[in-house]
This record gives sequence, structure tokens and C-alpha cells, in this order.
Amino acid sequence: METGMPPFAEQDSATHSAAPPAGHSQDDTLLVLPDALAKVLGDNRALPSLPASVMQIVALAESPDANLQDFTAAIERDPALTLRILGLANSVFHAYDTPAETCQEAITRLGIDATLSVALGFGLASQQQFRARGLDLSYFWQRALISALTSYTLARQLALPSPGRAFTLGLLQDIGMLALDACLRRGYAALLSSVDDHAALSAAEHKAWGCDHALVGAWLAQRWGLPKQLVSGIANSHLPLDQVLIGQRCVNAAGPLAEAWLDCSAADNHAATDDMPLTDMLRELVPTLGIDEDALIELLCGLQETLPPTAELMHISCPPEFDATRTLLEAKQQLHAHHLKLSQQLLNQRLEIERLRLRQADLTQRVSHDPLTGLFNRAHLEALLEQHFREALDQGNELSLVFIDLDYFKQLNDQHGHRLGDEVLKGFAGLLRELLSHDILGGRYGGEEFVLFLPGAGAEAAMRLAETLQQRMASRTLAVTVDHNAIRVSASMGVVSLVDSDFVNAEDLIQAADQAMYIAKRAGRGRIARYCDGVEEEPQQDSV
Ligand SMILES: Nc1nc2c(ncn2[C@@H]2O[C@H](COP(=O)(O)OP(=O)(O)OP(=O)(O)O)[C@@H](O)[C@H]2O)c(=O)[nH]1
Repeated sequence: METGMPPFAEQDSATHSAAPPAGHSQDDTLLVLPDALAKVLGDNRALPSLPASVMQIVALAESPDANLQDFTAAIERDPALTLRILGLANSVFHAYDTPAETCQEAITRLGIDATLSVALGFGLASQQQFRARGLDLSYFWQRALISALTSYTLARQLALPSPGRAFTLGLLQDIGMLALDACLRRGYAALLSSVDDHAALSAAEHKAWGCDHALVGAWLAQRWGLPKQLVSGIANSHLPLDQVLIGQRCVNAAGPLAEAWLDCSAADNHAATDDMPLTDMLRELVPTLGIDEDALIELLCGLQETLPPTAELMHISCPPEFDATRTLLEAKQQLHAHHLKLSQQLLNQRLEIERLRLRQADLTQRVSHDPLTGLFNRAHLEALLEQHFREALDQGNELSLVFIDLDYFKQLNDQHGHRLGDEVLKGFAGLLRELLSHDILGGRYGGEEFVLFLPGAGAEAAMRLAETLQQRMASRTLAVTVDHNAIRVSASMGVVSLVDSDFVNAEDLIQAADQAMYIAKRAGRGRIARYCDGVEEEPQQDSV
């Protein structure tokens, strides 16, 4: 029966066979401590050690020649460990029909990797040899156990291949703290009392000795001869989640989760608090681990059941009970509230971006367009014309231009008012817009003056365009007076082509067209005149 709990239930023979051969040197991955620490830790006799029986099991786990009988013999030499292994194999986590009666049966059920986990955990946690200086050993092992269970459960949830190893790494990831505490004594005690949490501890260790307890733990694990995967797993156990692979991520997430769990337990038992350390952890883990919020909370709720029996098996005092289900539900509610806030912020940001986009579009429009008519303004027209002027010169293309000036506009304003004058300008702009295309560009030059230009086309095309415009003006009402009189206006136009003279720039071209336009004015208005080679042509007489 699957209980969801057992770090010891898998038959992870792959891990065993993948272990390096006995005596295999791990020199290629030899971990080196910073000088200051190496001097103090070196061969310090105070360093934590493993019981001989556990050392033998570790050695067997590293040996490709070891068989089940070898493991059984090694474990049976330690009656307390044998009892633990039998107890575990027959616990609620391994609901077989018949109980395991021999050590060999128990190991077969647990698997080698899980047996090693039990041996290491039991061997370390149950030892009384560690005389802590500044460490709260009870808290240390509680954290380690919760971390081991969480790491294991996460690995199971993600269907990773070695949840047993995740358990062992969760348990051993802070083993370096034991070494530092034993060897540095007061120095480490002072450092421990100066920090508030685990992350701050790692940072302080780095500052003081050039590395944190994760590296010290890995160094220690290497001295004990633990499998290479365990050594590197411990070394990497404090790296940020986004810097490690998913298997390691379960381990690295488990430590802070265990700390948050114990914080909640302490808060629940000592003082009411609104502080919810688990909420922050969940918020970080949900996207990083790829486990959805509900599954993660359910998984953590399961800890409530698995923690007490596992603590008993490992001889670790159980953390004070607290209403974890309620705490996790509150954390979930806080998380939802946080999501809502984030969604609102996101919405506000989108609205703000849209507002800025519209404002930007509006500013861009204002920079290049005339506000009354919506046509290109003078500055933009000049820039555009200059660009086409250069291109036409460079590529030997034609370019022609029509300068348009509405006739008697002052008179119109004086007679009907400035507002009607504006209406006429807008009406004329509408008429002009009908003529604009990819090949015909134009806009308002200023006041009652407008410009059209034709890239790639000569004076004949420009003349035809001016005539079309003139015809349409003759038949189009541009505005209506208050007493319903239709207003039509005429315009005087000057036409120029790039080939008409040696023009130096676009401004020259406009001036030439302007001059031609004045010829048309002087000839009686409502006419079109061409500028030709500096010689002003006689205006046509047939204009409207
Ligand atoms: N309503 C209105 N009038 C404008 C605007 N811009 C310029 N004007 C007027 O246009 C008139 C141009 O007058 P003039 O330069 O004397 O030219 P005109 O009266 O058209 O005479 P000719 O060009 O010689 O036919 C002025 O009275 C300006 O005030 C505008 O945006 N709206």
C-alpha cells in the first residue's frame, strides 16, 4: 500500500549500482576548504564522525561487489540499527501482508539507498557524541528531519528517480554546522547568535571564513567517504533554486521550508502572530518547483502525520505540535490575496502602458500633424520633402511640387468669421486628403497655404493633379454659413519640377513653387502657373 510517506520505501538499486567502486578516489572532485578553515578543521579530533557500523555500510554502498548478505552482516553488527531497520520495514509506511522478520528481508523491502539513509540519519542524529557549543541540537535535528521528509516528498511528487537520495541530502545538508560548531566553538556560537535566519547564517559564514557550512558539510561527507552524489548534493544545497537542477531544487527548497514550518510551530505555541513565513515560501516555490499550490499545501499537510513516527524512529525529538492544516489554509488564503493584488497590479500596469501608448501616439501625431486639419504640418512636410529631394537627386528620379494658396481668405474670415474660415480650411483638407496616396504626399504649409508633392513624377503629372484639385474645388462646398449659404473657394497654385532649375535643397523647390503661385495670384487668382528654369511662365487663362 502506498502511504505517501516513506523515504525508505523505494528500491533504488540504480543508485547503488551507479555508485563509484570501492577505493575509488574522489580526487577529481576533491573539495578544498579556504585556508583559514582548513587550518582549524583539518584533522581536528572534535570533528563529527560516523559510528563504525555506519562507516562500513557507507563503504559497502560504494562498492560494486557488495551484495545483500554483506549489508545484512554489517547492519546486524549494530543491534540498535537492526531494530530501527526492522521497525521501519514493518511500520505503517510498508504495509506488507506479512511482517519482515529478518534484517535481510527488511533491507530487501527498503532498498540499499534507503537503508543507507536510515543508517546515516540514525547514526548521526541518535549519537550523543556531539556536544554542541552554540547549536541548539534539538532544533538542528528537527529542521534536518523536516527538511529530509519535505525533500523526499517533493521528489516523489515530481516523480524524480531518487527520492531516497533527496531524503538523505535533506537530512545532511547542514551537517557542516556540526563541524563548525565542534571546531570553532565560541567563534561559531557568537556567529550563530548574531543572525536571525539560515540565509543570514550562510552569508555571515561566507564573510567570516570564505565559505558557508554547505561546503564544510560536503568536505566532511567526503572525508566520511559518502557517495559522490551526496557530497556534491550537500555542496550545492544552499544555492538559489534557479541555479540548480530539479532534483537538487527539492533539497534546496526543503531547508527553508523546514525553517518556515518550525517558525509556524513556534509562533502557534508561543504567541499569536500575523507573520506567515510559509506564505512567502509558498509564493517562491510554486513557480520554481512547478508544483501547483494545492498539491504543495496537501503535501505539507501530510508532514503532520509522518513527522512524529519518523522522529521517533530517528531518535529525534518531535517539533511541538501545531495546527498545521489551519496554518497552511491561512497561508493559502494569504497567497490568494497576494495573487489578487498581483493581478490588480498587472491590470493597472497594462492600463498605464495603454495610457502611455496612447499619449505617445498623440504626441507623435502632434509633432507631425496640424491640429486643425489633421494633415502633415510644415515641419514634417519639409523634412519629408527634403528626404525625397535627396533621394531624387541621388537616384536621378523626378520630383515635382504644387504650392496652393486659397484666394481671398482674409476677406472670407472678415465676412463670415474666423470659425467659418476654420471650417473651410478643414473642408479643403478633406478634399486634399482624397488626392493623397503613396505617390502623392502633402499637407498644410501654414495659414491658408498647402503643398502637394509627387516623388518620381514630373511637372506634367503635377499640373494634372493641380487641375484635378481646381476642378473639385469648383464643384465642392467647403462650408455652409449660418444663413445656409454654400461656401466655395478657389486657390492659386504654383507648379515646379526638380528639372526646372539647379535646386540645392527642398526649400529652394518650395520657394520656386511659391513664386509660381504668386504669378497665378497676380494673373487673377484661381489659376495654375508653372515655374520653369527660373523663368515665370504666363499663367493659363482657362482656370476657374
Ligand atoms: N480662420 C482661419 N484663418 C486663418 C488661419 N490661418 C491664417 N488665416 C487667415 O488667412 C488670411 C490670409 O490672408 P492673406 O495672406 O492676406 O491672403 P488672402 O486674403 O487669402 O489673399 P490672397 O492670398 O492674396 O488671395 C489671414 O486673414 C489669416 O488670418 C486659420 O487657421 N484659420
